[in-house]
Formats: sequence, structure tokens, C-alpha cells
Amino acid sequence: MNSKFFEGINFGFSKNVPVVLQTELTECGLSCVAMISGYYGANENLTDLRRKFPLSLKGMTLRQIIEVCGRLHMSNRAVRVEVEELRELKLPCILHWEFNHFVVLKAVGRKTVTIVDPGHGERKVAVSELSNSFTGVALEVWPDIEFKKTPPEAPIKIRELTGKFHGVNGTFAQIIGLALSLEVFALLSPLFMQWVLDNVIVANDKNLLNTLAIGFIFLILLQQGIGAFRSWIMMYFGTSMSVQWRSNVFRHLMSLPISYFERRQLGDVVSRFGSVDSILQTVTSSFLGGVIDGVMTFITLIMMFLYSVELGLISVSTMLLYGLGRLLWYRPLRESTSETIVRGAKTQSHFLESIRGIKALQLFGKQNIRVSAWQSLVVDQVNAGLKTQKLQLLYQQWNGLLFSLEGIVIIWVGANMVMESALTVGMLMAFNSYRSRFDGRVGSLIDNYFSMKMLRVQAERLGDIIQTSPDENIVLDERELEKLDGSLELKGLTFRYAQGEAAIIKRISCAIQPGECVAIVGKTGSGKTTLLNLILGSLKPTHGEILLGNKDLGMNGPNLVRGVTGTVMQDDVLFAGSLADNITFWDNEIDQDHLDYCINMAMLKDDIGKFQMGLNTLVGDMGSALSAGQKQRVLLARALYKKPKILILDEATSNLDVNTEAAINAGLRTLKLTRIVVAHRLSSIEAADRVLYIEDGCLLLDTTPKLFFETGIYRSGSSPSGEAGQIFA
Ligand SMILES: Nc1ncnc2c1ncn2[C@@H]1O[C@H](COP(=O)(O)OP(=O)(O)OP(=O)(O)O)[C@@H](O)[C@H]1O
Repeated sequence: MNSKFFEGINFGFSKNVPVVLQTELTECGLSCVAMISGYYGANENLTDLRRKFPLSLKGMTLRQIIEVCGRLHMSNRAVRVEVEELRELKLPCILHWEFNHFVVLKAVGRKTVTIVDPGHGERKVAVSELSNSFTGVALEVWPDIEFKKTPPEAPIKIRELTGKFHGVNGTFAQIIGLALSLEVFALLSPLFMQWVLDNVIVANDKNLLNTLAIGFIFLILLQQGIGAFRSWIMMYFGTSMSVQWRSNVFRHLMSLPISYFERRQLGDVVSRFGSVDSILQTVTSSFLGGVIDGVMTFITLIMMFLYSVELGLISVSTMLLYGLGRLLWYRPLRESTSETIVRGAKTQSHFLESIRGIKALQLFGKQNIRVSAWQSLVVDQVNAGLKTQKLQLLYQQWNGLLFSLEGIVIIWVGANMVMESALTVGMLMAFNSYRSRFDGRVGSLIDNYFSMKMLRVQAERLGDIIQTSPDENIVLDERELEKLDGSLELKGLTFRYAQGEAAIIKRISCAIQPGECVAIVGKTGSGKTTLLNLILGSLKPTHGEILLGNKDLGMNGPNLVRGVTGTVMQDDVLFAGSLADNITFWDNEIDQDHLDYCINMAMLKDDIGKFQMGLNTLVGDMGSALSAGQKQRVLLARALYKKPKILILDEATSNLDVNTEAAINAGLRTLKLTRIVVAHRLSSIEAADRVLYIEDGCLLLDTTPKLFFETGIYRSGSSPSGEAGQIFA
């Protein structure tokens, strides 16, 4: 019978469920699938899974998880079970959790069950508390006949993460050289005690004592000098590496697609970026320390064996036990460290979100809810940290016991040897000194090795930034951009946010001529912003193509279209700085005439005239010092300052009064540029040459404003509440 058949049967042997933590906000389902497929031997990488099964920001449904399992050749069965029936399920399986999350059920005990939560890691939940979170829906998953095992991927190499450093190789060699010379001095110091005990005291030789003391004082001064020089170089080396590496990572982060940021919490991205420092700290101290410790351990060991083979063997055995202890502690320590970091990132996200949304919180009087939610996140974080500390505490006790016992055994055996005249007292003292040096060195060598291994947690988190590819962009030639005339063509454009979800844009085709003004209208949620995001390259079409001039956007990357468009989007922001900075986007050589022209076009002149500091007025954090209408007009001026060939406005004048809006529209009409405007207001639609009416993602009408109004789709009327205005039929 096929071995796959047996793999599908639960014999109750406990293989390990690999912990795959989710990186994006909504990929808990995908992480659960990755964990179960890993349990059966197919180590699916979450990044690859994400690529194969794109998710929308709305998360994954059970139906989508079943589809993914099917595509990965895993059979499954969705069942409705009571808490008491959980032990009858085939484990590991997926549980629906708190109506918005999925977790893996790993084991069912008498009083507790073990779950692996893709958000935090493994934990035990009391059976009595299970019904608070478990919705009663479970998905059993097991491999089918075509299921293929794949070996786990090699962990990310630190070198892959760092990128290139300049001018550090020479410094690195210098540091190693200085550190080694320091160690040679350290190796000589036990001889002082040995010579004093064996030669000075026995022979009552004061002259020799003085000579030895002066010699060793000189040695110590030299040692201190070299030590200070090494620390200074280390400081220089560490700082320059930190600046270079952080710049490399930040540059890469800035080039990532917009979707990367939409799918992650702010605090999580900040915490991942912070991994650079943790890695750098460990790499500089552990790696450097590791090289030096390795060399010195070897030399010290030779010295010890020269004194006594028996005593040397006792020390080596102790170190083997120490290494074994470190190995046993590694996995639990790694998991608890990882959980501490993830929980820390969650707390930070909550904190940043609360600060950003402080106004809404205060207006709704909901600060207390936010505070208690934050407190419970902090408690989780502290508990995870305590777990790590408890493990370390146990480990330290183990080490203390081990080394104390070793000390007693060495003195006991050594004293016997002295009594049998196999060693002198001085030699025993010197040996003991070398032994404590050896213990320290090997201990730190082993610790450094595991610290480097532990870096995997940080490296994987940072890898999420580094290993995400930036948007593919061809290098832009200014002359190519010059040739573009501002025409645009959409051919059979279809888009869905995720596989298995309904299409939001459905087979839209239309051509927009240079200089034309097109209004995109439709009910709220009909897909207008999504269409603009497709045109701007922020989203990639599922089918169809977009041509700019005669250039295919898909082939050229978003920089092409972004090079010729000026945009004001619904969620656009201003940055801390002056009005002039924001409008010119920190242009080094401000074109004052053009700046004045854009300010006039955006009807900002009067407002700026009223500000005491004129164009140097600060806009506050994200434009908080401006009114909503002023902010929209600054954004419009910023878009125009770019001298675009295509102007894209997504409800960019919605906060303006009708007169100001009409004046701006009249001004824009005089410009020679293509305009694509999403608007709900009658005046903005009237100002357009053409109207594209979108309903439920389909382009239903492509006509003139006059004919559009005649259809009666958008007409004067009153809303159900009796408010008069323009409404969709
Ligand atoms: N990132 C996303 N993931 C999944 N669905 C999304 C995402 N963004 C938007 N949608 C969905 O796509 C649909 C169209 O949204 P879109 O923002 O394009 O509508 P719209 O016509 O611009 O609406 P409005 O007039 O309210 O701005 C909506 O149902 C929305 O819920």
C-alpha cells in the first residue's frame, strides 16, 4: 500500500508543527496552511505562497483556504465540532478563531489544548476557555497522493541582508590584529603569579620580584593602551557600518510597492527596520568575539595541556556539558524571543495608531478603551519577555552549578597532584588561571555561536523587507518621457484584489486623447479609485493592458506613468515643512514663477496672503495646520508644480465651496494637459469633455456630460432623507 496512505492516518506520534508566523495583517490562513504542509514535510515558504495565492486586505475565507490546500495537494474536510469533540479530529488541523482569525490546533490534552497562533506562536489554552474563542468550525488537512515533500529552505544569510559595505575590510583586519595582540598579553599574566610563587617566595629573591613587577606593570600599560585604541576603532567601525546598512535598508524600503505597506501594521514595519541594529550589534560583538575566542581557546587549551593532561580533560568535559545545555535551551529560547519581538511590534503599532487617531479617540471619549487594550498588549509582551527571562535564569543556574563543581574537582585533583609532586603550587595556580580563561573563552564562543543562530529570528524579520522586490522599473530616459503626449488607452482591463474574490474592475476598454478632460463617475464603491490606482501602477491588472502613448505600462513599470502624471488622491498627505517645501516637494532649485503660477491655479493666493509667514508658513504634521479645503488646494498646487502631462484628481475638490471649485475647473481647462477626474459634484462633471460611468466595476457609459445627464442616471432629486441635490437613479 502507498506510504502516502499511512501518512494520512493519525498514529498519534508527535512530529513537530513548524511555527510560521504571519507577516502581513491578513495572512493567518496562509500561515496555517504553511504550518500544516511543513508538518507533513513540504516546507512551503510564506513569501512564495503569498506570490502564488495573492490575498486581499479583507483576509482569507475558509473557502479560500480549502482552495489553497487543494492546490498544494492536501485533502481536507471542514467540520463543525464541539469543544469536547476536538480530540477526535485529525491533528494538526485548522481552527476558526474569534470569527476573524485562524490558528493551528496541535495537541489536545485533558485540561489544555496546544495551539499555534500565526500571530504570536505556540501557546496552551485551557479547555474551559476554548469556547470564548473557538467558533466551532475546524478544517482537517492531510496530504493526498500527489503531495510532494520539499526540504526546508536554508536560513537567510546575514550577507544577503547587509548589501555592500565600503571601506570596512581594512578596519576589520586592524581590529582583529589589535584584539589578538591584547590576548597575547593576557596569556602572559598568569606567569607572574607562577614565577612569584615558585621562584621569588621559595628563593626569597626580592630583586627578581621587583624586576617581575616592573616588567608586568609595563605589560599592563601596553595592554591598556592597545585596548583603548581597539575600542576607538570598534566605535568607528560599528558606527560606519550601522549608517551604511540602515541607509541601504531604508533606500530599499522606500522603493517597495505601495501594497507592501498597506498589508502591514506601521509598528511592525518599524520593528522590522529596527532589526538592523540588533543584528549589527550581535554581528560586530559576536562575530568578532567569536574569531578571537576561537583562536585564543586553542592557544589556552595547549597551555593547559602542557601543565596537566588530566586537569585539561576535566575542563574540556565541562565545556562539552555546557555546550549541550546551550543546545537544549536553544529552541525554546528562540521561540520565546520571537514571540517577545512580535508582541512588542503589536504594542508599538497600537501605540502609533492611537497617537495618529487621538482626535477621534477624544471626540468619541474612547481613550479608556484604547488604554486598556494597550495595557493588555503590554502585559502579553511582558509575559513573553518573562518567559525568555525565566529560561535564561534556569540556564544561568545550570551554568553556575556546572562551573562551581568543575572548580572543586580541579582543585581536588590538582592538590593531590601537588602532594604527589606532579605539579608545583605555582603551576596549579597558573593552571587555574588558564582554566578560568578557557572556561570564559569557550563559554563565550558557544554563546556567540548561539547568538548568531538566534539572529535568525531578527534576520527573518528583516528579510521580509530585504527580500521583497521593489517595483520593476526600467531606467527612465527624460527624452522618452518628453515624447509622451498624455494619451492613455485601457484595453480589456480587469482587476480583482485576490484570487477567488469578485472582480472590482471588469473588462474596461477606452481611449483618452491628449488634452481631454474625462470625469469618472459612479456610485460609491463602484471601483473608481481602484481604476485610478491601476492607471498609476499602484495595482497590477489581473487581465488587460494600459498603454501610455504607445508604451505598455506593464512592461515599463510604474515610474513611466508616475513621471508624467500629477495626482491628488483621496488619502494624500502633506509632510512637516513649509508650504513652499510641500508644493515644490523640496525642490533644490525652486522655479518661483512657476510656483506662483501653480498657487494662482489652485486659488491659494489669497489664503497665503493672509498667512503671516506667507509661503514659509509651516503646514504642521501631515498638514494639520491647514483647513481641509486649503490642504486640497496645496495638494493640487503640488501636482501642478510637477508640470504633468496627465492630471489625475480623485475627489480633489470635494472640500471646496462650489464657487472656488468652479474657478479652479475654469483655470485647469486652459491648461494643455489630459485630466482624469473622479467627482461626485455636478459642476466637476459638467466641466469635463467626457463622462465614463462605472457601475459595479463595468464601464456602462462613455459619453458627453450633456448626454449623460439626459440618461437620468444622475439627476436632480432628493435623497431618502429628503435632502435635495444630485443623486444616482
Ligand atoms: N485593498 C483592498 N482590498 C480589498 N478590497 C478593496 C481594497 N480597496 C478597495 N476594495 C474594494 O473595492 C471596491 C471598490 O473600491 P473603490 O475605492 O475603488 O471604490 P470607489 O468607487 O472609489 O468608492 P468611493 O466613491 O467611495 O471612493 C469596494 O468594494 C472596496 O471595498
